[in-house]
Amino acid sequence: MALLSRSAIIEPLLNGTKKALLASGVQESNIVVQSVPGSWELPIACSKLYSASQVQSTSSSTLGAGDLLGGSTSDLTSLSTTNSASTAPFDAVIAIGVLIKGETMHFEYIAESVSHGLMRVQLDTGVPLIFGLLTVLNEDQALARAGVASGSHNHGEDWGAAAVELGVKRREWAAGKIS
Ligand SMILES: Nc1c(NC[C@H](O)[C@H](O)[C@H](O)CO)[nH]c(=O)[nH]c1=O
Ligand SMILES: CC(=O)[C@@H](O)COP(=O)(O)O
Repeated sequence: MALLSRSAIIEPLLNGTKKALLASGVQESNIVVQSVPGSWELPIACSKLYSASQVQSTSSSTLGAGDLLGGSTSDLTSLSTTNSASTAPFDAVIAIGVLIKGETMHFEYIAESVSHGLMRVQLDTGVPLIFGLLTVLNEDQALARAGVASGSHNHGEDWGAAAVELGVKRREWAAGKIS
């Protein structure tokens, strides 16, 4: 079991993800971060959290400044500049975790189940669910993907960008727009 310094990996990944979201014009107030005990809990957390955003949306009488993408469709330069948080359902969900192989089959079972679980949540809800789950053989591999190792790339930045791209595309597709 390798539960050592998961926060040393998750925190940089989360920061990289947020950096990309903000760089795309997403308002900070529309980025919701929730934590779970481990990667095993990611599918149910993503599922229930997305449901919560839908409940919040239908039970709210006032629409916020916009959703995750600030009310934009494809033009991210026209984002609202107000700081109030949206009550609209989430445009995208990003599941971030790291599984580090230990001595037993634990890693294989969790990696396989969580991957399938996240895909199921994505297709069942119809909301883009970005796969930010590192499945690595050792901590060094994780650090090299979290942008912590010298000269390495932070994969969180890719996940943030993917969330915005799919969030925008999903809206367009929902409106029958195929560009
Ligand atoms: N070994 C790793 C875990 N294990 C914990 C499980 O995800 C789960 O929280 C527990 O079994 C209770 O249901 N989680 C990780 O995220 N990464 C690991 O490497
Ligand atoms: C179920 C467990 O937490 C444990 O058996 C996992 O062990 P390992 O990570 O060494 O495979």
